[in-house]
Amino acid sequence: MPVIRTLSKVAKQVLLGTPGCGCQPLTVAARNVSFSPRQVTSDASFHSVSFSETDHPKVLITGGLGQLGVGLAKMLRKRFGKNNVILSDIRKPPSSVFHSGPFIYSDILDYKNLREIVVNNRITWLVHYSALLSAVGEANVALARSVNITGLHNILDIAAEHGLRLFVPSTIGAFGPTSPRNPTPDLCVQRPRTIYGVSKVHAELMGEYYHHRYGLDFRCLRYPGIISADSMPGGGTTDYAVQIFHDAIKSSKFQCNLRADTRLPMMYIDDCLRATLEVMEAPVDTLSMRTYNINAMSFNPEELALELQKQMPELEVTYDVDHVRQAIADSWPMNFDDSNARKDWGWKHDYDLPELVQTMLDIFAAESRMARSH
Ligand SMILES: NC(=O)C1=CN([C@@H]2O[C@H](COP(=O)(O)OP(=O)(O)OC[C@H]3O[C@@H](n4cnc5c(N)ncnc54)[C@H](O)[C@@H]3O)[C@@H](O)[C@H]2O)C=CC1
Ligand SMILES: CC(=O)[C@H](N)C(=O)O
Repeated sequence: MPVIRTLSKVAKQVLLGTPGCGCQPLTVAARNVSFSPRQVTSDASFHSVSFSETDHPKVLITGGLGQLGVGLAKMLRKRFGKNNVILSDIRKPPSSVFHSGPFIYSDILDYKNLREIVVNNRITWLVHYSALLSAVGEANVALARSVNITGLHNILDIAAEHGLRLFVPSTIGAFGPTSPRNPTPDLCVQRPRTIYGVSKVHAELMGEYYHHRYGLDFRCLRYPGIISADSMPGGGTTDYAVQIFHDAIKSSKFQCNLRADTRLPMMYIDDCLRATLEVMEAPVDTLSMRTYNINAMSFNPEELALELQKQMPELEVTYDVDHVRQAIADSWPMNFDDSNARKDWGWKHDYDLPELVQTMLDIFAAESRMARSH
């Protein structure tokens, strides 16, 4: 149901006395009144599960089979217990993932199915990872619009109706050519030129609106490009920084699709996932905002190649620029100002460029030793 139409109905459906969000004390008068953003049955409050009723949060991760979801599930399962974290996606999970903990099919465009999963599993935290990334989004704007915008509306409504704590990642891609690029602060002009960026600005604003309007416990981090060894990126502009490791190990040759001097903010996956857990666990009074930049390092392809060549002098890097990706990268931040995250909830990264490269190479070396021993 379109959100605007729903909201006008909602304005008439004030459910006095039903807490808007079971997770947090409400801080402004408007939030003491709960609105249901969709038309819901009169017993809908029955489904609201207060976080304090459970020992651990019960977490659902959407789009969980992408670059980030499996690692997040592993980390959250260690902390909250295997059965308290459900991975979901529309793709078929590899058997290692299927056997490592609960997995469920969920298409975020299917509102009823999502609601059923949340209710039947008494979900209290929702981590919304489903999305089409920047380069893939430009290749399929209609699908990106549907998944990244319509899908988000479903997620917001379900999270608000069921009193969930909701995490939605945003990205350096939520900024554009008219934003300050070096560094980019939390609050500045945001006029991205990709459907991905537009959908992420929309997500930031809608999440913050639902927070102020309905008391939704919305939390959002703008991730830099994420680098991981055991999961492949899903069609972004920063993918080169993962691909270079695979190609370096396989053939000692790498053809980069961005110019050598294209500087972008980047982060190792362990820092990204830890930041996600930290902001989800942050006491509400430490959050002066609901959307934060986080950062770790900033480099260009030439600098990454030089760091790799310290350990692999035989690595040859050539450049064959993809004009779509280059135009996107040229409109994105070069450096990210994450001082608010550091000040408010103590964000601190562990990995700079040398540690990142060493860690990635160590993981690949361990994998190849294991493969040889089998
Ligand atoms: N990987 C990165 O460098 C960054 C990622 N992010 C954000 O983090 C989140 C996760 O990113 P990745 O794991 O890298 O993305 P990915 O592209 O690797 O995975 C996205 C997943 O969403 C799933 N999906 C697509 N349509 C769906 C639908 N209708 N219903 C349910 N699932 C659907 C896909 O099957 C895929 O497994 C995304 O929202 C992305 O925007 C933000 C900044 C950087
Ligand atoms: C930075 C991102 O959001 C993503 N990796 C992309 O390049 O699209």
